This record gives sequence, structure tokens and C-alpha cells, in this order.
Amino acid sequence: MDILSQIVSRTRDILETRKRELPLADLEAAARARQRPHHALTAALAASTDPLVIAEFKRKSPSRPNINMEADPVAVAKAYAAGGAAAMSILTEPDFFAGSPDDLRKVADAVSIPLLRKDFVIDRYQLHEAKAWGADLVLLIARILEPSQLAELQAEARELGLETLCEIHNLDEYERVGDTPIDFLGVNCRDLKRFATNLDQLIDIVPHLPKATPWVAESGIHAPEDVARLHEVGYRAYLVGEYLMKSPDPSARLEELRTANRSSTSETAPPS
Ligand SMILES: O=C(O)c1ccccc1NCC(=O)[C@H](O)[C@H](O)COP(=O)(O)O
Repeated sequence: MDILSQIVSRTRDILETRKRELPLADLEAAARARQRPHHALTAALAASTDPLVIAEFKRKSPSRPNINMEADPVAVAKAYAAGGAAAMSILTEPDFFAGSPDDLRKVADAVSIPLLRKDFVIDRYQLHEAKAWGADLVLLIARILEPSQLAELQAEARELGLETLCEIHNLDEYERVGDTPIDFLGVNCRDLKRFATNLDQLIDIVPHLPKATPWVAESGIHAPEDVARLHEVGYRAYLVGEYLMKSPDPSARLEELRTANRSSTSETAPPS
């Protein structure tokens, strides 16, 4: 079984338990009771043509067993907000990423930037969890969803007032998205068989990407030059985890990433 299948299988087990402990009706009531105002990443996108950094909180991952196990989500969130993060991504998957719902809940109470629940969403129950825990956006991974399921989750997310980042790794996965009206298209350049990242792949796929949906470059971004290169070919946002989580000064590194286009020598403007 590949790593994504293992994670999805574990996610199904976790969900079964959670649904028993908190039925959907009670979860919906908790989501309605949450007072946090909505923070839209689409609004940040409309307000600026500079690179938007979606800064990720991630203690570990299958490819990196120890990124920053001691990190405090609220301290990291405040550093990211101070560095000008357009949004923050928070892993809530417990077993493979050492994330938790509490990480998201605490951050939601501490900062006023859009928050992405980064998890392996396969069921509408998880959208309601995301809402109840304070998220503004959810990740939908094309490879683990049937096209019809993707469309249904997208529609329900929208009803709940959640924006969606739909992730693909290649063109076959993009086919699965079809006409589903996602808010952001993420291209993840991590090959989950070898765990290697390859930014060239993000560039090679560009001619095939839709012009009308903003693109998010995901994984393997470790320098302002990476952002500048991807910005030149039309990416608008950058999901960055390990590089920021390992830095002793994430605010400063983030600021360099989000202004990377200003030091770029190229005159090429990203497509609008
Ligand atoms: O990172 C992994 O090892 C991984 C394994 C299986 C599924 C997903 C995985 N990563 C999730 C991500 O997409 C990254 O956390 C995100 O793109 C940030 O990447 P990076 O900046 O390279 O930490």
C-alpha cells in the first residue's frame, strides 16, 4: 500500500471513532456556535499581485520524521502573521504528521489570517470539523477522491463558507477535477513514491493549467529564488512548510519569500 493509501485508511478509522463520539448534528451545532470571522484567501489574492505565502505548521511528515517536534502552534502562527503570511496551513492529521484539532483551534483564536485545515478529506464530516475548529479553507486532494466526491465536497464546503484548495500532482489528477469550481488549484511537486520534490515539474505543467483558477505551488520551496522562478511562470501562491518550520527566524524568511518578485531581474509579469 502506498503512503497516501495508508494515510487514507487510517483517516477512515479515525473518522469512525470521531463520528461515534460526536454525531454530525452536534458537530454542526459546534460549527454554528464558532464566532471567528471568516478570513478569505481569495480576498488577499485580489488585493495584491505579490507572491502569497501559505505558511505551514508541520511537526513531521512521512518524508521528514522530525521537522520541529517541539514547535508551539500559536508562537509559530504569530511569527507567520508578523512576517506577512497570506494564510497559514495547519496539519490536523495525528499519526503521520503529529497534528491535532487543538493546533487549529488554538491558532484560530490567536491570529486573524486565513487558515487552511491541511488533512486528508474524504468525508463531509471533516468539512464540518474544519468549520467548527476555525478553518477558512480546506484541502481537497484529487488523487484520493472520485470526481463526483470531489464535486460534492466542493459544493458542501462552499455552502459552509469554506474556500477550497484542490491539489493535484500531475495532469491525470487534474482530469479528475473536471468542471468542479474550486477556488485554488495546488500543484504538489512531491513524488510520494520517492518523496523527492522537483520544482521543474511545477514549471513543466504550466501550459496545461487553467487560466481562470489561481495556482498554488506546493512542496520543496526552500529559497526566495524558488518563489521568483515560479512567480514568473504564473503561480500566485506558495505553500511552504519545512523551510519555515526549520528556520530560527520564520518571520524574516517569510518576508523574503513574499517579496521575492521585487528582487527578480525578469520583466515578465504573471498572467492575471
Ligand atoms: O511531506 C510528506 O512527506 C507527505 C507525505 C504524504 C502526503 C503528504 C505529504 N506532504 C504534505 C505536503 O503537501 C507538504 O506538507 C506541503 O506541500 C509543504 O511542503 P514542504 O514545504 O516541502 O514542507
